[in-house]
Amino acid sequence: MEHVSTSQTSPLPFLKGHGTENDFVIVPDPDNALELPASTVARLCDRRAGIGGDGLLRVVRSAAHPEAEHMAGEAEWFMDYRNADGSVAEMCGNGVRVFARYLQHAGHIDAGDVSVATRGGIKKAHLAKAVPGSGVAGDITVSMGRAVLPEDGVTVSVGGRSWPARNVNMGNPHAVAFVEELDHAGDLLTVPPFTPASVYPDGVNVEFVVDRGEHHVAMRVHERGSGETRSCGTGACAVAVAAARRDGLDPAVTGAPVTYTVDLPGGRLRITERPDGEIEMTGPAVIVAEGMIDPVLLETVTA
Ligand SMILES: N[C@@H](CCC[C@H](N)C(=O)O)C(=O)O
Repeated sequence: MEHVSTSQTSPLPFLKGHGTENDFVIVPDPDNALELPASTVARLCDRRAGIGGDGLLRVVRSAAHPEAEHMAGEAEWFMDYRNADGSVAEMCGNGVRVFARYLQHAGHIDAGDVSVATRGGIKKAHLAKAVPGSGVAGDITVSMGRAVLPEDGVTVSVGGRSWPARNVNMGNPHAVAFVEELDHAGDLLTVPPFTPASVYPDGVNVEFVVDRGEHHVAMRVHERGSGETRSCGTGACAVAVAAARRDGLDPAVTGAPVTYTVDLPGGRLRITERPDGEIEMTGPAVIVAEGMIDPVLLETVTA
């Protein structure tokens, strides 16, 4: 027998936003009052039966969330990020830009600097001012932290083809494969590429990359918990670092920052790695809609 329960009896406000078309359902929940089990998140992110999104950003005051209260002194707001299947991930780079844009949209902050608490630690974002009269919001730059590059050799396989890949951790796991053509990974990445479970016991985001010019690459991504998406911020950072190392560039050695332009199906990101290892990601973020969620969508169904 099915049991239906919900603590939410009235319509719940939400917004929809995207960063280079990596799109998110945004749920303001400043007091951490909502229960959002994985099945509910998956229903909200469903593109046919729900609102639709690659993931969900719950906006919670850090002080009100047990995973973030230790960051409350530095970052007022906690980004509770979930993938489209409801799973929790450590970090979402495009999510931080969209989260910062939401804070500005809601009047919590102005253009300038803001710190956002995430499961991957505090991320600092800078919201550039819009060019007067342009009607276009300024880009947002996020300090993404350092990449970790374990030395283990990884192979990525999809549709009968295999490629060697670089293992890069940006707070969350990535496998970066350089390919000859982006469509060699298939028309649509409908199933996760095969990767070694011994290296990625919790799953992995897989990037396929081609060169477009000097310090300029293009990529596709299959995201853990979301499928093929039109952009992935942490993925673009992983790709830029893997491309730099492949090109013999390491800012920690040369003492000079290096910037890669990364084209994704949903837009363009600029990724700079500094000599201290810090990686900065710059790109757009927009809020496109606001509305109310029917409480029926928030019901938890248990057998
Ligand atoms: N799209 C995100 C990454 C989201 C998390 C990822 N799917 C994971 O499970 O690690 C980004 O912009 O970084």
